[in-house]
Amino acid sequence: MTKCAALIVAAGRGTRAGGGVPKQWRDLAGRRVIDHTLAAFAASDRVGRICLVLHPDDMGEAKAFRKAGHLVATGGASRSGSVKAGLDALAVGPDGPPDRVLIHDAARPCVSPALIAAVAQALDTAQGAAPALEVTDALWTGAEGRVTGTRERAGLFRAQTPQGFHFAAIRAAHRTHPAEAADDVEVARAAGLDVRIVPGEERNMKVTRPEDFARACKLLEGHMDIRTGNGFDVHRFGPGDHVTLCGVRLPHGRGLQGHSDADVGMHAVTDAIYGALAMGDIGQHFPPTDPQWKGAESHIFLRHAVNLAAEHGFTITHADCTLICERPKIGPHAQEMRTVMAGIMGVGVDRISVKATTSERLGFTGREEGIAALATATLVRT
Ligand SMILES: Nc1ccn([C@@H]2O[C@H](COP(=O)(O)OP(=O)(O)OP(=O)(O)O)[C@@H](O)[C@H]2O)c(=O)n1
Ligand SMILES: C[C@](O)(CO)[C@H](O)COP(=O)(O)O
Repeated sequence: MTKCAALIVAAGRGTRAGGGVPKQWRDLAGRRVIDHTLAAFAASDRVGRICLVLHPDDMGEAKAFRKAGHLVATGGASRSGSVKAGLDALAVGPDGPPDRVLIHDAARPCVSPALIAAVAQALDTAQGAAPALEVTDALWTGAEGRVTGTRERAGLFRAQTPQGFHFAAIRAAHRTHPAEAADDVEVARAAGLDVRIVPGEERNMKVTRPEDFARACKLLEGHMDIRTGNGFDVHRFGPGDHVTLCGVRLPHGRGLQGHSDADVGMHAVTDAIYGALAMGDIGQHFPPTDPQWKGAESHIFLRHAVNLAAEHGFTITHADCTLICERPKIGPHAQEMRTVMAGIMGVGVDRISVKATTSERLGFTGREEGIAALATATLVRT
């Protein structure tokens, strides 16, 4: 099976969508528009290298995409200019020019794996392939709020992306195309390439106007795998001069005992993520019998759970941790704890909660024999 490179153009300004921020960076069902689009291509076994084309003002986002192994190019003033920049970047990428390329709008975040595969497969026997839907409504011309005529709709299609081509041919076509073009099919046809129509999908809409966000959100949520996991942990007090809770070291008259740094809060959050994935628990991944984890800092465990979630296509959208202890007082440190855990988890601080309660001096936490923590985590895969 020949793999295709994916070229995702995201350098537009989204003026029709409004909202203050270009649409590809706006939140849609718990993730940015561009992240939905990228995830769809990253999950396809027909796709190899991925190149994202960003606006010069958005290059601050490039680092994270490059870290994830993707190419990033700087876009042009028009969609065609951005496609050209992406094709040039792919041509000199670390693997050399790809055989085939699927060119897609970042603004089509609901693209399905089946459609990506259908376009890629069509390239086995076609010079170009792109999805489209037959026009089913009557077509009018109009001016000043009045209908001025009707048009024949037979043979008319609504074009979608991804538009797939053999790489060298579409790069040459874009290089020599004299003017702007609505899409890559127009450029390909002007160069004499034959383009096959693949049945498009209604769900593969382009987010263009403000009202499109609600529709795209519904479509994505219908396909969402939303998981909630819980975690619970206890560590007993022993000799020591500090405790580490949710990644923050707090001076204390006693320390928490454990094989690792005994960060009971971070352990509960880590277990909540494993729970949402239904992939065991911290003891299974980091056995206490293994000497290499003696005294280990708990961010190692949390990072492992976070990476496991990402490997399985999940985004962590929220975590909530409750620490149960009489002392130390958590309130003054909760913000720092949230910041530390959000940093490790790669999510906004507004998605991480840390709070505390006493047990009214009842039970082992009330007698200050130890600290307990419970946590929930919510994970989403679209
Ligand atoms: N100079 C440009 C213009 C558009 N695009 C990308 O082309 C796709 C389709 O374009 P469109 O929906 O028109 O996006 P915008 O140009 O951002 O929207 P608008 O025309 O409303 O400003 C989008 O993913 C957009 O980011 C691009 O990469 N570079
Ligand atoms: C390429 C495209 O998505 C095909 O429908 C579309 O032409 C790009 O969007 P625009 O609104 O025309 O810029």
